[in-house]
Amino acid sequence: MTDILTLHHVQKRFGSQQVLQDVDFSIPTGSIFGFVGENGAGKTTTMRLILGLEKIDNGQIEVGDVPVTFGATKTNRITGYLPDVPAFYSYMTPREYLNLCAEITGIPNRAAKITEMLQLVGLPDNKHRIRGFSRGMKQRLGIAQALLNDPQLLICDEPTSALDPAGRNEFLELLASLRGKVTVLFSTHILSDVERISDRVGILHDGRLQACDTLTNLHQQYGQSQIAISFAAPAAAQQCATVLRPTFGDQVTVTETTVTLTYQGDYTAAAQQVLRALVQADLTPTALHKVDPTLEQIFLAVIKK
Ligand SMILES: Nc1ncnc2c1ncn2[C@@H]1O[C@H](COP(=O)(O)OP(=O)(O)OP(=O)(O)O)[C@@H](O)[C@H]1O
Repeated sequence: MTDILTLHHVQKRFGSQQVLQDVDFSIPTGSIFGFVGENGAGKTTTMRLILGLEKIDNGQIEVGDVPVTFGATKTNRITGYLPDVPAFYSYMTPREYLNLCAEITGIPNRAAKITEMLQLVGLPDNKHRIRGFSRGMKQRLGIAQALLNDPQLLICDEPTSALDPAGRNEFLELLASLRGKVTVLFSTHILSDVERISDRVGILHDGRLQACDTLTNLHQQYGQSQIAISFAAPAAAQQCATVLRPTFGDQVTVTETTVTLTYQGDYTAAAQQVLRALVQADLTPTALHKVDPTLEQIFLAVIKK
């Protein structure tokens, strides 16, 4: 099996609101999939459909080649879920809490499995109660819980949004460490998190997955090629823009001391044109560099389409 999860033309409506028009994508086994979209785009709804927590109006979802059915938990045996706001019994220690979860779900060899999970997520195995945990620690406990049943697919709904930069960093490293062992689908608004760890990115907009590909392919398809030229003073930047505009027109913009040029085609050809123009105008930049498109630019380009 190459794809652990497939959505076939999924539609979902709440009352008169058609939230998902036609969502159609699959996730290769073992990869990390970043799921992005504006507020209300339908990311949580999609995840809840995958978990069988909402009824699909039309279309089909398969997890591990098994169709998901509303209310049934067959596919959830191979799926782990970290909701956006995980709830815990805060008076328990992490071991007590995981033990309770493992007991409810009938996990064999509980004690050893819990030790393994606590080590994996880097939580102390001591008498400290969950109530004293930071948000980052709680998210890691949530992952330990979601991984208890050795799922093949792990679904995380905005797992980093409440974390500070250090907590986010640790959490992303934890997710990245699962690559190849568990397929991860995570939603987020933090596009730099997606750029950091995702193998593939899906952009949900207007009820459809408008783009779904590797970051490299998305860069090629949607990314604008840019060159940034910096100067010591704003006047030199303005002068540079003036000499570049006859060739590059309104693709030249100036912010303070930096000129940004958007070009089509080959970087070398564009950079050589810029350098020749600078030499002719006797302008010396403090820096000139190729700007790689960010996922934010790609996201904006995709949702404007
Ligand atoms: N049970 C429900 N009943 C009615 N409307 C709902 C229900 N669940 C979600 N919606 C609506 O569906 C739309 C999509 O919501 P959803 O939570 O899936 O979006 P999202 O992409 O996860 O948003 P966010 O990034 O803000 O979490 C929203 O307009 C929401 O109000």
